[in-house]
Amino acid sequence: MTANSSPFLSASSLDKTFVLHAQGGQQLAVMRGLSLSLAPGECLVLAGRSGIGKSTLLKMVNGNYRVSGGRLTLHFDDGALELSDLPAQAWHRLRRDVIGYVSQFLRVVPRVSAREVVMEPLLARGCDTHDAHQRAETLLARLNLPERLWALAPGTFSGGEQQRVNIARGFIAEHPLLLLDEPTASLDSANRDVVVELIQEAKARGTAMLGIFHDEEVRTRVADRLLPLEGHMLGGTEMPASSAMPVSSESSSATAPSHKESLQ
Ligand SMILES: Nc1ncnc2c1ncn2[C@@H]1O[C@H](COP(=O)(O)OP(=O)(O)OP(=O)(O)O)[C@@H](O)[C@H]1O
Repeated sequence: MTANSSPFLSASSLDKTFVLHAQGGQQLAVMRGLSLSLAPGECLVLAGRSGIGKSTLLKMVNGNYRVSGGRLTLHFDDGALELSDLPAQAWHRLRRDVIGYVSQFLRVVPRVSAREVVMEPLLARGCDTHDAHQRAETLLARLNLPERLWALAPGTFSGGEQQRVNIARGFIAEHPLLLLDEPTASLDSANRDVVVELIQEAKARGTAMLGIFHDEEVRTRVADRLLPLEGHMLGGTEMPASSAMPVSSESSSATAPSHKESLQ
């Protein structure tokens, strides 16, 4: 962890309000005045009750949701990139080269094999096919996905098998920023250990990570700091992982909107 190094990602006074166009334009304010700073090689874990806005924050950083107010900035050696102003066409390159996202669920494409799903982020960057093939197989083997499944489309895989394909796909391209949305949710303890190792290796090569982990043991092993979203919305500050509040006892107060919108 590089607590004193300059941030790779920062947010200041971030707001998010959803406008539910299909429900008479009702507004749902989710986030107010959130600030954070994430350094290279650091894993910042989002904490807070269900529905507080953890996934929403990851989706704003990934460009799936628009920022309603405040600043969300990536810092490079040669300057800063303001994500809230980014034109749609810039996101494609950013996701290819800078931001990796490991969601809980795999988006399955019919007839595309598990191996190809994992290779795709490397091929999109123009990486040699043989090299991408080998790296995909190495990761799938590490994540204990049986070899007989590698050439099959993951649509029929179990939840844990699909999640491991998703994790391999998320880690293969070694993006400098990784967003992890409950990557261990459907895994057994042996595979959770592999994911913890992958996260620790990514940290060691300088990857900045923003994650959601409901599994307390995993969270303790990977988090450098916790960011409790409630505190931030009240103007609180980030906490070191050692003084973390457990979030496993979250109350479920989320009310899922009946019509979610694509780019909100
Ligand atoms: N596309 C959307 N349109 C409208 N409201 C949304 C949308 N996405 C999320 N929300 C709302 O924003 C709030 C925060 O949701 P989010 O999924 O970020 O919570 P969370 O903290 O990740 O919850 P959990 O721990 O249960 O996954 C919820 O009230 C949810 O209904």
